[in-house]
Amino acid sequence: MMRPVAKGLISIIRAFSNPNVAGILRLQTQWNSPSAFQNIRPLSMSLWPFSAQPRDFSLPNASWSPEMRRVYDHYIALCEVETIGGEKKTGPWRKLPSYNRTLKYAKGGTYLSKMIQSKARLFTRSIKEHGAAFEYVIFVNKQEKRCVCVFQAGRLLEGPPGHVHGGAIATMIDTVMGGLAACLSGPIMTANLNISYRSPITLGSVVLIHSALDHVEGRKTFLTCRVTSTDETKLHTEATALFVSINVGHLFGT
Ligand SMILES: CCCCCCCC(=O)SCCNC(=O)CCNC(=O)[C@H](O)C(C)(C)COP(=O)(O)OP(=O)(O)OC[C@H]1O[C@@H](n2cnc3c(N)ncnc32)[C@H](O)[C@@H]1OP(=O)(O)O
Repeated sequence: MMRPVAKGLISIIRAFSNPNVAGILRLQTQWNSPSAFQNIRPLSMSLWPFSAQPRDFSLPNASWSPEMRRVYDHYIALCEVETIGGEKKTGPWRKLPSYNRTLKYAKGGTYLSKMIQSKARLFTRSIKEHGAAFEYVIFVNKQEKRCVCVFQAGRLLEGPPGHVHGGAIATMIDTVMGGLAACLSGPIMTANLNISYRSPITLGSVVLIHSALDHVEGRKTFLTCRVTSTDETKLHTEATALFVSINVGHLFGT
């Protein structure tokens, strides 16, 4: 008889592999469809095998500075455009939801939690105190194959006195570029990440992390990234990365 853990594992691999199941790692098909990003917001409810509605951690909270909120409002406004007749319709930008875990909400999660720590959390969403670490929200532009992340670095991310740790910056760059690569190419993993730190980022400040598709070569998706001040006059960091498309079984050693 098959053990429950094995059953759970098989069910989640099937869910990930099922072409009818569009998840956060399977946004490629949505990207190509006319209603492409309309599906992103409700994917947890209809297409992704979540059993409960997960909390979106990228919504405004009291720790957000006025600048963070201003830039957020700017991009939210770009998510909807008004037609000549005054009607509201979907704009070129979409806000990506951000959860602290995916497996917790997936079918088979109960069994899988015996294999994969049930208390595991997405690194960038693992600190509960609002504003203490990574406060961020990602907006994707489907037409231009690029995204912008609004990032406010909290006090627990200190590296040099009063400034953000290089590893925390790398984490955000990987998260943003990985998110865009997944949108474009489906399930991927970071194979290579090159970072040039050009100027330090003040702790507590808000920066923009811009990422764009460079090119795709078979299983390889190449992206570029720039971290700038919110007025885009100051360059903080530059990066290039290679993401390799994977079969999700790769994550489970099958
Ligand atoms: C919501 C939050 C999103 C966060 C996103 C964050 C994403 C992550 O951080 S992932 C975690 C960090 N990454 C990892 O742990 C990955 C570890 N590495 C691996 O698992 C594997 O090496 C993996 C999947 C990258 C590639 O392995 P595999 O599928 O066997 O591919 P492989 O055949 O070796 O390589 C495929 C192609 O990529 C190239 N390639 C692979 N690795 C590299 C590399 N480091 N540099 C350059 N090229 C590479 C190969 O040369 C090959 O090219 P070609 O097809 O032209 O010959």
